[in-house]
Amino acid sequence: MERNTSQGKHVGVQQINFLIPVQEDSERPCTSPRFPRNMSVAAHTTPLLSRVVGYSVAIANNAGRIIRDIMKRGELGIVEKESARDLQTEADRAAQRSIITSLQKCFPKSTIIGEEGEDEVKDLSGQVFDPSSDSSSSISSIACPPQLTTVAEEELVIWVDPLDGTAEYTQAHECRISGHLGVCKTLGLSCESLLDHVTVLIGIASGGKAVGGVIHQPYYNYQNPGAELGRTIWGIVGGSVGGMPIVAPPEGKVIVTTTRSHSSSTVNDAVAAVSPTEVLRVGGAGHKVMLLLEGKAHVYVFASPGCKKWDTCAPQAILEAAGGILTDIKGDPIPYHATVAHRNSTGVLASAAGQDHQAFLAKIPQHVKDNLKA
Ligand SMILES: Nc1ncnc2c1ncn2[C@@H]1O[C@H](COP(=O)(O)O)[C@@H](OP(=O)(O)O)[C@H]1O
Ligand SMILES: [Mg+2]
Ligand SMILES: [Mg+2]
Ligand SMILES: [Mg+2]
Repeated sequence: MERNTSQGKHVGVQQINFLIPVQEDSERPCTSPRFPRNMSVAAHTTPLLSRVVGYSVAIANNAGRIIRDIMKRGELGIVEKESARDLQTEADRAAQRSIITSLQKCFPKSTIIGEEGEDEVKDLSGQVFDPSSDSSSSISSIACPPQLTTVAEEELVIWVDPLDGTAEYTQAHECRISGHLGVCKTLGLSCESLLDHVTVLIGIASGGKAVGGVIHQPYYNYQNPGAELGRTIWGIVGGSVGGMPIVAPPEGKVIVTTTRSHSSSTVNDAVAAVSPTEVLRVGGAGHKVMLLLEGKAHVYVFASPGCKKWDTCAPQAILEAAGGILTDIKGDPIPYHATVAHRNSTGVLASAAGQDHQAFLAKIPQHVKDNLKA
């Protein structure tokens, strides 16, 4: 379950020991003398958390390229994990390899926990991505509040979901290989609109709290042929948010977003209880929180033990940085310590900035809350 390097450690979901040699500082791409080349000359004077978020932007962008390349090649290498509703593809594996090895080189004293199994991360040759080669972020613009400026590298727990929305990723692929052009006959959607549900999530926790995060959406802009694909949203709680405009959802409506591929009667009871005017059933925890950020939904309701810490850490940090709230379905905070259970067994409830989170919580039926045990 747990892999220790000489300083940091990486925890995965499978119990396989494996070691990555920790490189000397001079060999680490993010601390080499030429770094930061494009990001910001202020990197070494800016707070560690801003640097972790900034490098995570570049590392997530690179993971997005890996995800698109694998879909383009068309060999998804799908395996079932705990059930037929819990899949892993070569894109999940390759993106995780790249993200974890790159983060580990930059921040070897932090704990890094990835969704996918460590046996899939054995071959590390050529996996390290140098974040200084990505000129899209400026670390100096990532504001960190005073209380987080002294956080040390060894205190950080980094939760990595290399591909959130795997169900939608695999369904989009099936739709493509069945030769459905435009709207897929089986799904009633275009393959590309399903790929829009896919995100890469890198969440940073300190003291058991989600404090920073990055959500990269690799297929954003798919409607505009020729335009550059992808966008990356980042945030630090109490600091700043960037990568997309934050928009308030419309007044006089209650637009609820929830799962499209992991429903249950409890999930549906909770959605109905908040009296939605509209329900958006979409894939991915990252994508659903983006709907809250861009004013397309008021609340994300998921009364199920299906989500894990890597699904919620990054979205929670960005949402809270933007003024929203994410808790479990009972209103309790979700803890993100290195030793915490990975499963969010008491569900997820997230509301956009300016919404009455307590009022939504009060509407969740008691039998739904009782069904979800810690
Ligand atoms: N019943 C379940 N079993 C397994 N994973 C679940 C699940 N319910 C939710 N999840 C996970 O939670 C994330 C969001 O789910 P959803 O899209 O249904 O809202 C997905 O992450 P991954 O795609 O990274 O695995 C999904 O796998
Ligand atoms: Mg998964
Ligand atoms: Mg996920
Ligand atoms: Mg995933």
